[in-house]
Formats: sequence, C-alpha cells, structure tokens
Amino acid sequence: MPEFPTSRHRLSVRDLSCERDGRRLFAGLSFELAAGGALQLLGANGAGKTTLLRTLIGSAGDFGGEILWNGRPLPRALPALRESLLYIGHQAGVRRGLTPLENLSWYGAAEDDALWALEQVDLFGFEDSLCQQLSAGQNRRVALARLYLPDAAPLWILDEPLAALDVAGVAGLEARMADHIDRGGSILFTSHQPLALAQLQRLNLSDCAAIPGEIGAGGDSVFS
Ligand SMILES: Nc1ncnc2c1ncn2[C@@H]1O[C@H](COP(=O)(O)OP(=O)(O)OP(=O)(O)O)[C@@H](O)[C@H]1O
Repeated sequence: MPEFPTSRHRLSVRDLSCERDGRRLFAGLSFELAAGGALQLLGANGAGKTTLLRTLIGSAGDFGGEILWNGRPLPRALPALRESLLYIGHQAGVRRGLTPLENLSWYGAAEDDALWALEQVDLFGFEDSLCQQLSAGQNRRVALARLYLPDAAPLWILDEPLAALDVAGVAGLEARMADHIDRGGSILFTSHQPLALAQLQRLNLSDCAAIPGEIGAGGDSVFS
C-alpha cells in the first residue's frame, strides 16, 4: 500500500449551512480535515449527515458558506477533490446483479487485486456468488473491499461504513482505517456507533457546532 505524503491534502469547511424543503439542517459548521486526520460525524436521524457528505462531494443541492479542497473553493475544485476521493455512500454502490469480483472490476480493479481485497474482508469463496444472494453484512463487505485496492485514494468519505457489520467486521474496518490514517490518508465518516481509533475527532451535527481546531497533521489553523 502506498504512503500518502502528509500535509498534501486538506478539506476545509467554513460556516457551512444547508436547508432542505425550507428546513435548516445545520448552520455555522466549520472544520478542517487534513492528511492523517479522522472525523466521525454524529447526529440524530435526519440531522443531515448524509446531506453534508453528499454536499462535500458535489452531489447535493445548494449550500451556504465555503468548501475548499487544498485551499481552492468548490465547485471549481471539485474535479481535483474527486480525483483524491474514495466515497462509499449509504447505499454502498454494490450492484446486486453482479458478483463481488465483478463489482470490484467495475471500479477498475485488476482480478488479482480484487481477489486479495475480497479475502481481506473475509469473502474468500464468495467472489463468484451474485451479490443479491449475499447477506446485508456481506454486501457491506463487498463495498468495503474497495478500501483494500492498491490505488485507494487519500481522502475517504464513508457513510455508515459499520452498518450491518458483525464484531469481526467492525474490528477489521477499524484496523484498516487506522492504517490509512497512519499512512497520511484522511477519513470523514458517519456512524452511530463508537469506533476505537486513535486521535479520532467527533462532530455532532445535531449541535450544529464548530470544531475547535484542525483535524489531522497538516497545519495549525483554527476555526470557531
Ligand atoms: N433532496 C432532498 N429533498 C428534500 N429533503 C431532503 C433531501 N435530502 C435530504 N432531505 C431531508 O433532510 C433531512 C436530513 O437527511 P439526511 O439523510 O442527511 O440525514 P442523516 O443525518 O444522514 O440521517 P440518518 O441518521 O437517518 O441516516 C431529512 O429530513 C431528509 O428527508
């Protein structure tokens, strides 16, 4: 697995606000996520966690405030952000009419790499089964196998990656996330469950609060 040089990427959110159907989901949201950082988004059902993640990757509607990738504002910087992004959404992007191996091939993985990745998520022996015949947790594992492909991007944005995982699956994902952070990657994820990651920062969207300081190893900016 490659190293991601530290201080090379940075996602900045400044005074972000978002409304849907005339209802304010959150406002005054500011944080920075730099190389080597991890941020867990918390919040009640409907607080706007998925909407925030989709806004950050340019897949949601209007927003107020600023989103910057390496100091350049979206939407202009969106192509550069997407080049550095691995996004796994709530629906996980698994095509249920395909096999796990075919799903990873669809994402451009070579067969050897895909087989190795599937083994890492304990799907050895299921690589040629149709995903529609797999369990919910196994389908989540197919999605998470993308995190083990050799060209995994430095910025991971993961919506409910722990959903449907068993205890061993959660432990495996924690280890993979820790390794990614150690190598200078960064992770923004939602989860209702606690995760044992060193230096993990948490942000509760229900509070619409700002994070005091920077997440990651790349600098010394402070937002409030
Ligand atoms: N395109 C849209 N049009 C109208 N309302 C929307 C739209 N997208 C999201 N919403 C509303 O915004 C609110 C926040 O939804 P979102 O999925 O972001 O919440 P969440 O915090 O991820 O919730 P959960 O924990 O249940 O997954 C919900 O009430 C949802 O119905």
